[in-house]
Amino acid sequence: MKKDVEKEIEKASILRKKYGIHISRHVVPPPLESFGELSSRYNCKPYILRNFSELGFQEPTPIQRQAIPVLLSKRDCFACAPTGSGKTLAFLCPMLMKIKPGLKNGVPAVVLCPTRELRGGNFTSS
Ligand SMILES: Nc1ncnc2c1ncn2[C@@H]1O[C@H](COP(=O)(O)OP(=O)(O)OP(=O)(O)O)[C@@H](O)[C@H]1O
Repeated sequence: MKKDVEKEIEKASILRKKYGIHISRHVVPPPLESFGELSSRYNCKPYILRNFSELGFQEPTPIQRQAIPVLLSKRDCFACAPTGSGKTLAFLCPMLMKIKPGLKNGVPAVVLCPTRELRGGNFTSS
C-alpha cells in the first residue's frame, strides 16, 4: 500500500518535471497524463472529451495538466502560466464538468482580466 502511494508520488513528480510544472504545496493531486484521465479519474462526460478532440486539443497543456485536477478536487488554485498557454480551458474545464441537466442556476464564476485585450481573448476562446 505504502509502495503504491510512493509510486504515485514519484510518477507525479516525473510528470511535473517533464512538463515544467512547479507546485508550492506538498499534497497536490497528480497532473493529468492525458485528457482521457478526466474520465477515469473524474468521471468526465464523453461529449466534453469529444469536443476537445474536435477542437484539435490532443493533450492538455502543462497548466491544464495540473490546475484541472486541483480545481476538480475542490481546492483553491493560484496558478501562473505564459500568455497563450491554455489558462482559459484550465478554469473552464472544471466548470463545464459541473454543468448537469436540471442545474437551475448554472455555475457561477467571476473572471477578472487586467486589460480589455485579455478580456476580449478570454471571451473569444470561451
Ligand atoms: N490543450 C490544448 N491543445 C491545443 N490548443 C489549446 C489547448 N488548450 C487551449 N488551446 C488553444 O490555445 C490558445 C490559447 O489559449 P488561451 O487563450 O486559453 O491561453 P491563455 O493562457 O488563457 O492566454 P492569455 O494569457 O492571453 O489569457 C487558444 O486558441 C486555445 O483554443
